[in-house]
Amino acid sequence: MAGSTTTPPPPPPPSPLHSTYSSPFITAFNRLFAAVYSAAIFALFYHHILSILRSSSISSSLISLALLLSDFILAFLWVAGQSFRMIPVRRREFPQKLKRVAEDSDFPAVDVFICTTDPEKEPPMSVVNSVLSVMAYDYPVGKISVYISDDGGSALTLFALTAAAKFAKHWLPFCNENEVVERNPEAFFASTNDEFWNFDTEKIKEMYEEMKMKVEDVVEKGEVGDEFMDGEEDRFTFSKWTKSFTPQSHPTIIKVLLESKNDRDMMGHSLPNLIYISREKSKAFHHHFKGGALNALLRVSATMTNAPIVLNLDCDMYSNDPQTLYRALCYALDPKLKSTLSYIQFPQCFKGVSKSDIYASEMNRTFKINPSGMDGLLGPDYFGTGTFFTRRAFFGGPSSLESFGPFELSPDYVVRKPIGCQQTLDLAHEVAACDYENNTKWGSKVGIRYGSLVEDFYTGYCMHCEGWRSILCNPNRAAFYGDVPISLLDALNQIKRWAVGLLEVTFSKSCPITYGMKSMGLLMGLCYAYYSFWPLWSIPILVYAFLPQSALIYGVSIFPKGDQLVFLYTFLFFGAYGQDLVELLMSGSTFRKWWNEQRMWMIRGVSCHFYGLIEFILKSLGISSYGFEVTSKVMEEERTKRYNEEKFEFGVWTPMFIPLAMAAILNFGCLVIGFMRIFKDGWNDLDKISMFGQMFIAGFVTLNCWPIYEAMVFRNDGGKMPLSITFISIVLLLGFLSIPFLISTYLPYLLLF
Ligand SMILES: O=c1ccn([C@@H]2O[C@H](COP(=O)(O)OP(=O)(O)O[C@H]3O[C@H](CO)[C@@H](O)[C@H](O)[C@H]3O)[C@@H](O)[C@H]2O)c(=O)[nH]1
Ligand SMILES: [Mn+2]
Repeated sequence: MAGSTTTPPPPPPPSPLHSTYSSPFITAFNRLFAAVYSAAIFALFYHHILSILRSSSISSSLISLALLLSDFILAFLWVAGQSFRMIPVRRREFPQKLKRVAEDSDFPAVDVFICTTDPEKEPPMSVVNSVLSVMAYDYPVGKISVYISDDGGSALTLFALTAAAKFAKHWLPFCNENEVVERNPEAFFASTNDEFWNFDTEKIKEMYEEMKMKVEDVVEKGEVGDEFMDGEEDRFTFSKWTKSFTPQSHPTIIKVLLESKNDRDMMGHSLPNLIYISREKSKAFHHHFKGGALNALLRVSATMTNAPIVLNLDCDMYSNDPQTLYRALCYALDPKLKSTLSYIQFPQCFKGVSKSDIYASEMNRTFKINPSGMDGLLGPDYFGTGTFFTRRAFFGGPSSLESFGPFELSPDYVVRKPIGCQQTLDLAHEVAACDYENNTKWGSKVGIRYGSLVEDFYTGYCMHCEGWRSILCNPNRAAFYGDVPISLLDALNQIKRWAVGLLEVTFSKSCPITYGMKSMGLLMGLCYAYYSFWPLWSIPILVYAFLPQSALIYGVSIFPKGDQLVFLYTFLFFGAYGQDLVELLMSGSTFRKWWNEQRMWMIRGVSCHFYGLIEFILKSLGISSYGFEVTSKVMEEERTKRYNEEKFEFGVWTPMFIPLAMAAILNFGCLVIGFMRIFKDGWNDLDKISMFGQMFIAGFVTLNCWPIYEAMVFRNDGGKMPLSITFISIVLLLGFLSIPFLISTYLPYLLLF
């Protein structure tokens, strides 16, 4: 066989576990549009400057300056927002291929961190459901450990988890045998059609209901009564809740509820580890809210399992897809990504959003569209939940491991002792102590970073600056579902907290437009700047909600003069709005959702972004302080009903509603006065074009404010606007409107003296 010198074909390359796609058409269009729009912005500033130079009085130059400042902020945010549009990418991953290239034994262990704080705002049953849903992941069981951090130090939460541990012994084998996809029991029983139910399903449902009743009973009573304790061990555990025990001051409690090595389910299979942790709290030490909780979890889990992959979830986020771990591994195990991959972020998706999302809580732009833009650069920001980290990323940049603390906490340490043994527990207690972090790098160079109320945003940002990359994984079937705030005040408070946190990043020494751009490049720096400057939206929104209207009432035209300006303003307004609308529609949103979202931007501008800005300034001046106000996840019946009917919930007293009500009344009033003027004396000597512009803005705002008028005048349910808010707003508005009058009347007299 002399001719058989042909070499055998090379083995096929290992099939890629994921692919990336970027539409050349969209990218090209975005860039072209950005160029044209930028030219329009320049033209506008040219006119602004001309009109400042030409202004004849102090008041008219002040007005021109206010408009210039507002448009400058809008332009800056617009420019920053373009960075998301330069190279948006979409990814797909192929988990079925993973099992071809790797064996069960090759898969890394995963530590799941779930944070909860307040059994009143975060019902323990909902925590239980989240916990069960991740315990039931499709994954080699012994490799999953679920750690729950309870910052509320609540016996109720621990009790609920004790019950969950027992129920898991039935639930996990049930899911496996019946190939259940919905592994959150509550969601499963709510969504499964009874006709497919078999005897097993009936039985497990009964068990679930029984557990739920017991837990809710205990939660309602507010304490774990003796009748609910299962023997001496429980009695010993719950005896730690002594009289002096409060959420703000108590010793560490660590309870291993399930240990993979020892515990078995009903079928004799092993179970994931399940560990409850309430770190030590003392009024003498700052606990750094969720960031502090996560860092304590990082250390405690290091002493027990130290898995190389860490999944971080908020307590309301449950797993909606048992394959998610495999999806994440398609990236985490990719040898090309491995050395610089810090985290894989899944979008936040929500259950129970009203039909057209009145409070714009879905935030498709924040959780899907923009992150896919960042993914074409260095990767999405960290959303605080639904995130798979490589543990190594918490300990310094990809090529510079930070030195810190004992070797047992380092990402390379391999745990050999059982998690329940005394030695391990002693160490775990030590690292969960409230003073453990003193004089260490925790919170500054290591772990979740402190110093911002949006610890997630800030930590992801620091990681990117250190040279890490992240990945957005956005599968068709949502990987996780969470709750949205169902009252306007909750929605605003959440954004107010973010506003304060974002400003803390902006005005720190690691500001995205200086330090950030230097470390990550122009586009990534701009992406982060876009968010960190978010609260500044309030300035142009306040100016445009009050200035043109008040001026119109006084018969003053404010916009720069010139016929071309009509085209310019029209293009700038409809161009930005149009692009926003098209992008949202392409992401699967609807026109109504878009309308509601742009309305919420205006509402936030005059309420939570504005108050966030003020709170931040007060805090910086040392006048006040603020904390992490947890968003309520309770679905109160009346409110849920109104939310689902898409009626705004104004029925509480909060100062945040005052500027909102003032703007609503002013714009309506301005519209009425404007029309009266036209009918009485035509456009008269006023500058027609500017007046038309001012009327247009007032009309647009009025249209947006419809739910506010309804809540002030027509509604009678619990969500109507408190009369006192309407009253105060009218008084303040009259005061505000009389300022120019008072000045022009009395200033000459004052000057005489
Ligand atoms: O002192 C605290 C305060 C909060 N949490 C937990 O943090 C999570 C997020 O709190 P939530 O009130 O739900 O805040 P949201 O505004 O809904 O959360 C978004 O914004 C936060 C930053 O402000 C991020 O931490 C979250 O991951 C992100 O989903 C919850 O699980 C809480 O239990 C703690 O563990 N300790
Ligand atoms: Mn939340």
